Amino acid sequence: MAYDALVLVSFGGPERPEDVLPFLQNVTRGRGVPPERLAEVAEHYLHFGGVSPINQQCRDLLAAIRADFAANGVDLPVYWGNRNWDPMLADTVARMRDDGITRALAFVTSAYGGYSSCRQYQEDIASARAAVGPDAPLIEKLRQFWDHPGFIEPHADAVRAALAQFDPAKRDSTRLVFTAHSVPMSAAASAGPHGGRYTAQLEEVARLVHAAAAPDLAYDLVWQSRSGPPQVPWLEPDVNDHLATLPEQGVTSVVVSPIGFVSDHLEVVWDLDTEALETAKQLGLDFVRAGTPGVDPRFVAMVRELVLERTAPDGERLRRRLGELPAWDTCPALCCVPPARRP
Ligand SMILES: CC1=C(CCC(=O)O)c2cc3nc(cc4[nH]c(cc5[nH]c(cc1n2)c(C)c5CCC(=O)O)c(CCC(=O)O)c4C)C(CCC(=O)O)=C3C
Ligand SMILES: [Fe+2]
Repeated sequence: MAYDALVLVSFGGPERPEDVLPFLQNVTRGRGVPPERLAEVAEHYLHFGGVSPINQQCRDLLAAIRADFAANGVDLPVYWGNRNWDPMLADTVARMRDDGITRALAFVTSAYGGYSSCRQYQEDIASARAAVGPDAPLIEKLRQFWDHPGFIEPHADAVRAALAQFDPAKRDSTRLVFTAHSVPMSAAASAGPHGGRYTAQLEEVARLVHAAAAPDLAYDLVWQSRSGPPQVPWLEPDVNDHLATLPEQGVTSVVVSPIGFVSDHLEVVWDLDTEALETAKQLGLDFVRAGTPGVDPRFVAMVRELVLERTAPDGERLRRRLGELPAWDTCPALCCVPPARRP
């Protein structure tokens, strides 16, 4: 194999109350997020003792990938580095260099295209390598995996399991609500080489999960966790505003499925399990939040499959895709460039 390591690249999160503000400053540096919004989000983290669940979820995924690699004869060490908090990616890349790694693949914990989901992680990799210097290993990102069965199937099973919690008599008045992180409309417009790729991929995943899990139900795709200054337009409707429109349509019960995410991190356990649940209660809607892939064995195996489709002699044959949107290994140069930075 032409590669000598895999590195898991993720968002990062604080694990002590005193790290919450410095973490939020890392996330929002230069991005015009108002101080009121930061204070509000700090409260969400402090509600959980200042501990974001995301780092432990990465440790669990790391352990599962290592076990899966060992069981399937993939002889690659697996590293982990974050965009915003320890272990920071630049420190990890320095350690990889010290260990003699020269050419690694990167698995990023986001399935989609778009600036925050894809390009920014590639910029993180480039700046970590630049910080380490000329002997930093080469690092190539694995493809976006929104359409891989190892991502779609765990989401679909989670929706089925959530639906099973409702009274079957209410099936006809149950709505499936898929959510993903909102982004500025300008970022949505410039996602992918021709624009619109983040929303198009989410529409495709919503369609695939709906078809696999509950084709008899109506479904919607809405947005959550809006940030940024109020005058900047972001994707809408927000999940809470959307829930408020459902009772008048005769809906009694909702399954909320966060297809935008791979694990139950803070945007899920606060924005959905706390805020959206409260909204649903006030509206008198039955509410169950469907799970995320986490360390589902199919999701863990997907990481190995993404490595093998890229590296095996017959790799092309190994590509498993359920969608119809185009996929590629290496993004074109002007993919997901923020409008302000387009040449
Ligand atoms: C598309 C997208 C994903 C999905 C792709 C992926 O998974 O990467 C994602 C994931 C996440 N976002 C997260 C946390 C935060 N995101 C923020 C702010 C922002 N997110 C944005 C977009 C996204 N974010 C954007 C455009 C901003 C505005 C600032 C900027 O332009 O960058 C802020 C600042 C405060 C605020 O919310 O205003 C926080 C704290 C966590 C960690 C949760 C935990 O700790 O468990 C995760 C996984
Ligand atoms: Fe975010």
